[in-house]
Amino acid sequence: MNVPPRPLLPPGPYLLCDDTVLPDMPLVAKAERLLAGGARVVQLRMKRTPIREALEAARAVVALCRSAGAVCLLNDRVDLALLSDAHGVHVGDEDLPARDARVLLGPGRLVGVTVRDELGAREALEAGADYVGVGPVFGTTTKAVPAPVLGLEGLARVVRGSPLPVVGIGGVGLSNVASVAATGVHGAAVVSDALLAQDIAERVRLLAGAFERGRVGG
Ligand SMILES: Cc1ncc(COP(=O)(O)OP(=O)(O)O)c(N)n1
Ligand SMILES: Cc1nc(C(=O)O)sc1CCOP(=O)(O)O
Ligand SMILES: [Mg+2]
Repeated sequence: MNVPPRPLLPPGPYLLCDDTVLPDMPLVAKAERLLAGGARVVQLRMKRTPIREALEAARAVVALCRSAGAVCLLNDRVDLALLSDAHGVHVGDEDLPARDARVLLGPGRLVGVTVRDELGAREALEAGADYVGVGPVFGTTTKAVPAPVLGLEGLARVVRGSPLPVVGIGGVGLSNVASVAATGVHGAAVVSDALLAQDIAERVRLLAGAFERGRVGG
């Protein structure tokens, strides 16, 4: 039987459609704005949404992303990813282990894993991950992260030692995304800087331009 090829994770800004930041705006409205700005990767992060509403949101956001040609990943929830036909998941220490997420998702979907250093990135590869989320790059108020801030030097060190593409996360925004890109990361994950902008779509466009200018060799 032919297995459909696993989607590739597009490089550049990686936008989170999150229910903890700007909680009064529906997730679908956030996704529409992110996609209107040209987002190519959207992670749906639902920490407060009741499960049935979360499934409905996942189906709607995945459909929007697919129509726009964007990759959609579900934060934490392998079950929702499968039910909504998402492109994959992003899991961390409090979620299913990456190896088990891979078993459930099969070879045709993406698995991203949060790690804190190069050793974590090597373990993620062994577990079947496609990319690693590495942070916190800078201080963030979006989440209390149980790990020290890496800074650009720390991020660059992980990028050099990681066998998997690295997505930097934590405090990334328009003021620093070019310097994050210059470390050689594959992607830069952004939550509050995009969702709290006056014009979310325009912010996504600006983030993409700044990432491109900062890229190594770009
Ligand atoms: C791209 C990316 N990197 C890291 C994280 C953090 O995931 P996790 O550690 O599971 O924490 P929560 O997001 O679940 O609070 C991420 N979501 N995305
Ligand atoms: C969800 C998350 N995980 C992080 C990690 O370092 O693992 S930092 C973070 C929040 C990032 O939000 P913002 O872009 O608003 O700073
Ligand atoms: Mg998680």
